[in-house]
Amino acid sequence: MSANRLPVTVVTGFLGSGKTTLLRHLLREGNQRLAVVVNEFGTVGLDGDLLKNCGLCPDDEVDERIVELNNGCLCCTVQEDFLPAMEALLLRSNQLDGIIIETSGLALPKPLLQALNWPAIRNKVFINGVVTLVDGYALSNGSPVSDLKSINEQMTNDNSIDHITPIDELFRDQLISADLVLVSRSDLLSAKDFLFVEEEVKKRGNSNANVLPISNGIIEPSVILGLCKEQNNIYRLDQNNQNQNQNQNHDHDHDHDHDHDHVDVISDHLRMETPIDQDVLREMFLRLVPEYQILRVKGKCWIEGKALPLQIQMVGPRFNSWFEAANENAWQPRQSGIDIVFLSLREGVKEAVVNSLCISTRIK
Ligand SMILES: Nc1nc2c(ncn2[C@@H]2O[C@H](COP(=O)(O)OP(=O)(O)OP(=O)(O)O)[C@@H](O)[C@H]2O)c(=O)[nH]1
Repeated sequence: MSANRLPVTVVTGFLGSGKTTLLRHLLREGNQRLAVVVNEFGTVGLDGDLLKNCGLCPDDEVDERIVELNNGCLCCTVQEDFLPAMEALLLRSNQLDGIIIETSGLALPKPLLQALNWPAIRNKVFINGVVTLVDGYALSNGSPVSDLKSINEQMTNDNSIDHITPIDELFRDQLISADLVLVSRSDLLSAKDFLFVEEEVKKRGNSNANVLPISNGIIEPSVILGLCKEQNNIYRLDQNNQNQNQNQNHDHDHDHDHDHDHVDVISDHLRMETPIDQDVLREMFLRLVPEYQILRVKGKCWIEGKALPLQIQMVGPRFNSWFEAANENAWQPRQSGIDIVFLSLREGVKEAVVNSLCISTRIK
């Protein structure tokens, strides 16, 4: 699939919510050439060092691929720091599969997302999704953060932050902007606690975003990074699922209460010749996301009368699409059709898509 735009994944969440732990896992297990932009302040250099030491890439590439922005809050220094750093990374975009931005929990997600729409970079990237880490243990005890005192101190003592936003409001913004919410420290939660946290997250944020438990940053990387490579990526995922199931069975022998800290992800693909209406397509996916807990969709649609296929990238409720040429050897329908891969938590996505497309064709 020749998606030339580079996927940019924003990882946000408060101090200690598990962002760096997740990133280390993605860098090690993601099997992608990733660059990371880390926003550090307070703990200068700490996260960057942790990432640099995780064996991600050859030593001579580390400094180019892990970019630390230490001059303050990312959303307050978009023009001076963030955009030049992104432009520099994009100069070598043909050597990368994606960029991850780890924001400080005090940064507001929206200005950052708007910055990705800046003319100098907007045609070179797309927002692959906003992933918000929530400290499940803290939230189950009634607070979005475990160490409220030190966060408040950081906020009032750091002159580089232009905005003073109460923690609850920042938390709400992080959740509203999220396409996927990961509840960290799920290893420390009972099933009942997790349900409480999930409900709380849905109540405060975007109720269509999926909420997944995560322990020590471990998650199938495609759920976060997308199905980046060609479609045979899904077979790797199937294999992982099998391993995961085996581990799960093994875990069950030991501990019946902790099966909520990992999830089974279903992957499948659909290739079909069918008339496609762009608006119907978008509506259909947005409807199916909460129904089938769809985590990701990636693929192409050929629409009658359009010279180029429509590239589709979805993470939870975020629907990205643009017209762009496909690989020469990519499958192509005679007239119009769809070719997608997807990840979900519930079975039946394929049948639901086929039904919806057939119904919309009949109605027309
Ligand atoms: N038990 C448990 N500990 C976790 C989990 N995720 C992260 N931790 C621990 O929590 C601490 C903070 O995790 P980080 O990944 O550094 O959190 P962060 O969001 O990057 O924090 P800052 O960089 O300070 O903003 C570390 O000691 C992690 O080992 C988890 O799922 N379970």
